[in-house]
Amino acid sequence: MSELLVSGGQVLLPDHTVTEADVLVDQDTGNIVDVDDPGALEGDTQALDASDGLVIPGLVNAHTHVSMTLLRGYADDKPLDAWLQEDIWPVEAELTAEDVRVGAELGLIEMIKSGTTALADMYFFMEQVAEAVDDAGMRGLLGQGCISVGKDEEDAHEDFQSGLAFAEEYDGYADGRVRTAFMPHSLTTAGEAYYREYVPEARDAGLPIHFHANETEGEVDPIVEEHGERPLEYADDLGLLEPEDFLAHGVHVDETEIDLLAERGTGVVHNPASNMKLASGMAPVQAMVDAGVPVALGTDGAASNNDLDLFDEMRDAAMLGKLAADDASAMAAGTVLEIATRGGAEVLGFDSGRVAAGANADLAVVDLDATHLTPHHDLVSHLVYAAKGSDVRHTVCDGEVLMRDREVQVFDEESVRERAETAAGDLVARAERDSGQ
Ligand SMILES: N[C@@H](CCSC[C@H]1O[C@@H](n2cnc3c(=O)[nH]cnc32)[C@H](O)[C@@H]1O)C(=O)O
Ligand SMILES: [Zn+2]
Repeated sequence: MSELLVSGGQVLLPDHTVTEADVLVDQDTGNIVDVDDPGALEGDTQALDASDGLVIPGLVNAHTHVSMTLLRGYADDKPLDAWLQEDIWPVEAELTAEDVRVGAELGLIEMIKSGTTALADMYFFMEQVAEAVDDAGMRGLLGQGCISVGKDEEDAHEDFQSGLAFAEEYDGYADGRVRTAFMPHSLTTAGEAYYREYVPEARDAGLPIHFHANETEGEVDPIVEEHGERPLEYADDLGLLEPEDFLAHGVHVDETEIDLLAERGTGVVHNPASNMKLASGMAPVQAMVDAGVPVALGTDGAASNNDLDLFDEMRDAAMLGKLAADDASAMAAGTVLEIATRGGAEVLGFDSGRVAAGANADLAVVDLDATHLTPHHDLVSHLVYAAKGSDVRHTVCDGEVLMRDREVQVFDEESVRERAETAAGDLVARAERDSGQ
C-alpha cells in the first residue's frame, strides 16, 4: 500500500476547530485513512511537511469556464449581455480544441496553485477539458454548454445532442475523478422546446443538470412576461430542480424561488466577483443559506473575475454578502469557508471538502508563516479575510501531490504559459480578422 503522511502542522477539522495533527492518506484508494495526534501515524512512503502550515480541505470551484483564461483581460467593464454578444461569443466562435486544452491547463495550474482541487466546468470541446483535468490529477464535474439562441434548428439540436453524448461518454473518466452533467447554458439562451426534448433524456441517462439562472434582471423579465411565472418556477416546470441539479448565480431570486430551491434541494453556486464585475447584482446568499438551500462558491470564467483564486472569492463572498444583507454578521467567515469546501463538494456530489477519515484526500496546506497572517487569533477568519491563493504551499487531490513547495508537479508551468500566450494571441487575431477589423 502506498501512503502519504502530511505531518507537522495544524489541521482544520470539519467543525472548523483547529488542532495540531497529522493526516495519513492511502494513495491507492485516494482517501484519508486517519487524522491523529502529531507523531501518532506512520506512512510507508511519501511525506509532506506541513510545519508552520494549516491543512485544509481542497477548495471547490463549483462554477467556472476554465478555458476562458485565454480571454482574461480581453474585454472588461461591460454588462453581461453586451459583454457576451459583442466581445466573448465572437471570439469563442474561433476557438479550436487545442485552444480549449491549453486554456484549461493554464486555469487548472492557477487553481492548483491556489489550493483548489475540484471544479465544475461548462464550455466547448469538453473532451479536452476532461483530458486536462485527468492530467492535472484534479476532480471535475464537466459538461458542454448547450445553446439554441442565434442558431438554426439543426445546429442547435447538434449542440444539445453532443452535450448529452459527452456527458454519457465521460462520466467516470480519469479513474472516476471526472463526473459529468447535462448543461443547457441558461433559461433564456436555450429555448423551451430544447428543454422539453432533452431534459428527459438527461434523466434517463442519470445525469445531473447545471445551468445559469437569474443572473441579471434582464434575464428575469422576459421569462416573467412569456410564462407568467418567476424563472425558477419555470425551471421547476421544465424539471430542472432535482436535488442533484445546481444552477449558477441565483442573483435575482425572490422569496418564493428561495423556498422552492430549499424544498427541491437544488444547489446554487454563488459567483460574487463575476456578479460585481458585470454589475449583475447582489445575490441574497445569506438568505439562501438560512432557508436551507445548498450553496456553493464559484469564480465563473477568468474573463469576468479575472482570476480563479477561491481565497479571493471567499473574501468577496463575505464582503458582498454583508452588503447585500445590510448586515455585518451576514456571510460570516465560517459560513463562507463551509460553502467553499463541504458545501461545494456536496453540491457537486463529491465525497470531499472535509479533512476526516474516509473522505477523499483532497487537501491544501496553507503557509501560516507570513506577515499578513500574523497574529494567529482565528485561523478561519484568516482563511476568508486575509489569506491569498499564493499562501498555499502544497496541494493534494485523490491522495496525489499536485503541488509540492509551490512547485506544480503535474504540468510544466512555464511551457503551458508560453503555449497559452501564443494561443490567446492567435485566437484574438483570427476573431478580429474575421470581423473585418
Ligand atoms: N455550445 C455552446 C457553448 C456554451 S459554453 C458556456 C458559455 O457561457 C459563457 N459565460 C461565461 N460567463 C458567463 C456568465 O456569467 N453568464 C452566462 N454565460 C457565461 C461562456 O463565455 C460560454 O460561451 C455554444 O455553442 O455557444
Ligand atoms: Zn458562468
